[in-house]
Amino acid sequence: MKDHKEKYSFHQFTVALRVRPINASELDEDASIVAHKLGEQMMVLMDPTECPVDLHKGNRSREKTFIFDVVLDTETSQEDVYESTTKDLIDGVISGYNATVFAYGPTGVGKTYTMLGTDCEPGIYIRTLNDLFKAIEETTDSMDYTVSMSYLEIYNEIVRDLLNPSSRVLELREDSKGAIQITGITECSTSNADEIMELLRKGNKLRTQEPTGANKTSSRSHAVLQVTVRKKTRVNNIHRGTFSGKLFMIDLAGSERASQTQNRGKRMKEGAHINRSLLALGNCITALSERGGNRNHHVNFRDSKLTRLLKDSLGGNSRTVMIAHISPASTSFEESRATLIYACRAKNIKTRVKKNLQNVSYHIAQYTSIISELHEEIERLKEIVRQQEREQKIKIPNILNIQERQQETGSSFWSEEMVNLRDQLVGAFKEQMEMRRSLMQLENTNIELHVDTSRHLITIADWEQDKARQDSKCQHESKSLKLSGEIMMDIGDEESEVDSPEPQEVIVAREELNMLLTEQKKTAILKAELLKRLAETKCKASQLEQLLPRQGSSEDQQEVLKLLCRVHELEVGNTELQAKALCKDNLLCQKDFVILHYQQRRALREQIIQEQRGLIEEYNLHVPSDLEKLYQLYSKDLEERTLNRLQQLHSILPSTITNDSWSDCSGLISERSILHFGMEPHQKPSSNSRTSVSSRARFDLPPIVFESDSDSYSSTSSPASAQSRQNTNLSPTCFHPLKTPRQQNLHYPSPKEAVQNVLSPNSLDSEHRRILSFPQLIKEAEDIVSGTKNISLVAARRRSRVPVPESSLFTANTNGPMLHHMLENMNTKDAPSVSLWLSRMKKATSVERFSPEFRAKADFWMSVQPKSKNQLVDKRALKIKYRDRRSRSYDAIPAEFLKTKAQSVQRPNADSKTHSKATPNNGPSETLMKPRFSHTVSSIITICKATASSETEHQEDTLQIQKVKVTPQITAQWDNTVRNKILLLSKRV
Ligand SMILES: Nc1ncnc2c1ncn2[C@@H]1O[C@H](COP(=O)(O)OP(=O)(O)OP(=O)(O)O)[C@@H](O)[C@H]1O
Repeated sequence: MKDHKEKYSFHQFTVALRVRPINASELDEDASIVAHKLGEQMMVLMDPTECPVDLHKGNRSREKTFIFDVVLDTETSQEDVYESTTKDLIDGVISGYNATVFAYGPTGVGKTYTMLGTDCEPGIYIRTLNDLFKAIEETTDSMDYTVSMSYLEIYNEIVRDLLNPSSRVLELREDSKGAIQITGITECSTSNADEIMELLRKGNKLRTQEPTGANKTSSRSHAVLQVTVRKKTRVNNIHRGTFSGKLFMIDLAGSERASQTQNRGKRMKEGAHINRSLLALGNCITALSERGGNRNHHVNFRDSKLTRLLKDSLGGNSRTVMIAHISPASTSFEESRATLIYACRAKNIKTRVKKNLQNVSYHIAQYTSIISELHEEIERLKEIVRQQEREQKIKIPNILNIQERQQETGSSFWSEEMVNLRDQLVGAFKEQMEMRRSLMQLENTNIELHVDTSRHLITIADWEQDKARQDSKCQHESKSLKLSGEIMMDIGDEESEVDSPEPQEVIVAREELNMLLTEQKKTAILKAELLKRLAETKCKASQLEQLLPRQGSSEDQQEVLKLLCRVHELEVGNTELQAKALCKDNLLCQKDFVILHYQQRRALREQIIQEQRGLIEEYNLHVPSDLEKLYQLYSKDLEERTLNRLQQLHSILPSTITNDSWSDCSGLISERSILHFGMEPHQKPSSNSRTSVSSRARFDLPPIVFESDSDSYSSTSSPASAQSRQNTNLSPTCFHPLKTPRQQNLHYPSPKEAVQNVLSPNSLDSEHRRILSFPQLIKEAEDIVSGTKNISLVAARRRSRVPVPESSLFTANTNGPMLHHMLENMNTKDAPSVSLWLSRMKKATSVERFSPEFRAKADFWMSVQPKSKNQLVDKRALKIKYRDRRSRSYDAIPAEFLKTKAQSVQRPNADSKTHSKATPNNGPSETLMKPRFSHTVSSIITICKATASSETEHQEDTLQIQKVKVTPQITAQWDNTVRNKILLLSKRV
């Protein structure tokens, strides 16, 4: 939580108001001034229709006072406007924060004047850029800066590149972190303010501006100038990071009334688009101002390109300044009033800003992959050239002679036919590259859509899980009440059936999911088309390549053309590399998302533990000693910040990841993104909505596993079973960063295996050591791993606390009279319970330790298995116990495991059979769940027996089996007593 606070800081949306001087046309209309500035922050807007002496109307006065962060009136200079609104943002942008300043208001009120200004009175754009470069120059000794800019306009809902008018229509895409990206936009890198000004002037000439009835120089589009500043420290070390801050400066088109502008045809259509997008902006401002601190409150940014583009500026990671503009004229009262109301609402918006830092390790991983692939390619090409040379030497001793001969015959070096062929070839390659780039973008979009989909699916799945848990809890409670005879009239049934309404967050997730799925279908169609075209072009290119050597009139000509092909092949290869890097980028982002999710969950768990601890301390509740020990270990672990160190370790790992690991992972992602969401009809989508994220998380995240149950209670198991455990459970199936799971022939580890892996100090295999490459890191990882193992050991003991005394009972006195006494007193009704209990006993110790007499008795009881109603009692007790165990706070077992556990619990007969027939030494074929099941059964039996005879309720941890004298009478009483006791126990625990 602390990290979270340090990472983000909340920032209030700053709202400034500028009032332009009344203009000639307004004066011509006999307009009066209705907007008056009062003090530094107050603006009074008087209703022009209001008569000062009309008292009745006065009661309904629309005169209103508005307060803003700063109010700039007609006297305020351009310099003052800049200084009071934008200047402060510059330092933040240089330090890696995003910032936005935008001009808002109706048409002709001075938005372009504020942002762009005139040659004599430059506006915010130019002043900001000047100051930005000045600030950069001051720190260039210690820092490396790169400044780039892009300039676009949104005209009639179409995004156009103002720096490259010939480019196609630009698309807005959301990246995996939810930030908006403009695909294909020209980003010009500049080193000084003059260059950037030149670009700006060039862009402004292309901006759509037309005279209207309201403004001679009306902007018909929203213009967005984006300046990105990347800063790197000059010190070279692993912690070196790149800060990138983005500054958006936006001049919006103004809202307009058709009557005021007298627009017709094209102008009217433009006006409609402008109004629609501004309406969407107004809606977003309203929704954002209403949501306050609740970040789950839905805000629809998708209504227009403008709001999508402004998503981060309005409610995300940006310091934002809105400069609202109004005219002071009475003729513009309605527009001014509406603008002031929206501007006032915007004051309630809070953005959450954080520094944009990209760690150097991330870049290293990117570049190493590119460089190593390029090296390979160069080596391959060199080999081809060498081979060609060898062939040439054999065939033609002297190329020069041929050339001379050619010149003698008067044939030109490049015949027309050859030039044609070469052009066709180059064209085919260019086409191929273009298609690959488009495919790459599509793939990127696909991944983004996939990530978004996963995010929404998780939201829905979380809610459904919670709901299911609540429902089953209600059902269990009502069943338990019925069982214990404490049925209260008509209670519960109705309550449990009451459906809780879906929260807004889930409704939004469902809506967005539908949209995303439609988009995925679209991209799938596009991708299929593109792939088909690409295959055709590839085929064409290879045919041309085949043709070339035969067409060539001389060997050197052929060679040159072959090299030309190779150069283009390299370019194609390069594009592929870019695509892979892009996939890698997305994979990391996705991984971050999974980690974030886990961190949130961890924070929640820690909060629960702390609060429960608080309750224990407050009410001085009794805590069993082993639970107390566990808590102490947990606190120690917290103090040592083990998890944080693991996270640090994790953050270093990407820097050492080489390219190989990603080339196939990218395929994995794209393939999955296709498979999971119905892009390939022959592949069925995952039934579990969370599969994609969770399964990836299973091999991406450091594996975490607990110990084998059998280990925790059986120290004398056979070598065969030990071998089996080693084979099945103890061998680490860690994620191999250099290979994909498929290459490694790995199966996705089950949660149990996953947990086991990390807890084993052996889990750091040689590959990990090589990757960690720093000795202290290996040491640290081992320390952490063994430290965590201690917790698991205690946890395992905690789980098997009942069998331990049983086992020691045998060890201490194998042929003790107590055991014989117990066996003597058993009734056939007890057979199932006793046989289970005995099989459990046998597992807890070596059979050889039993006396032959005891073994004979035990075998007899094991063979007696009538299906008595006591089995049902056990079954019920099991279910309750199972639920009871789950409800404990130390239940850190993953959901899938619990599911398996629940399934095994639902098959008590099958399991009990297995146990009754099982060899004393827990055989290697026995599943991992069975010992746990038998353990649960025996624990339940022991507790049942003990509670039936014990007077005190708080002694279940120290129960002595000697106290139990099982008689038919007691057995008969079990049905009622056991149920009641278990209920009491489950409530207390
Ligand atoms: N503060 C000011 N001082 C002097 N002149 C101003 C001021 N504000 C605006 N003007 C003048 O008003 C006219 C309209 O301004 P401008 O084009 O900037 O409006 P706009 O809000 O951008 O309009 P649109 O939304 O139609 O593009 C221009 O001629 C501009 O020079």
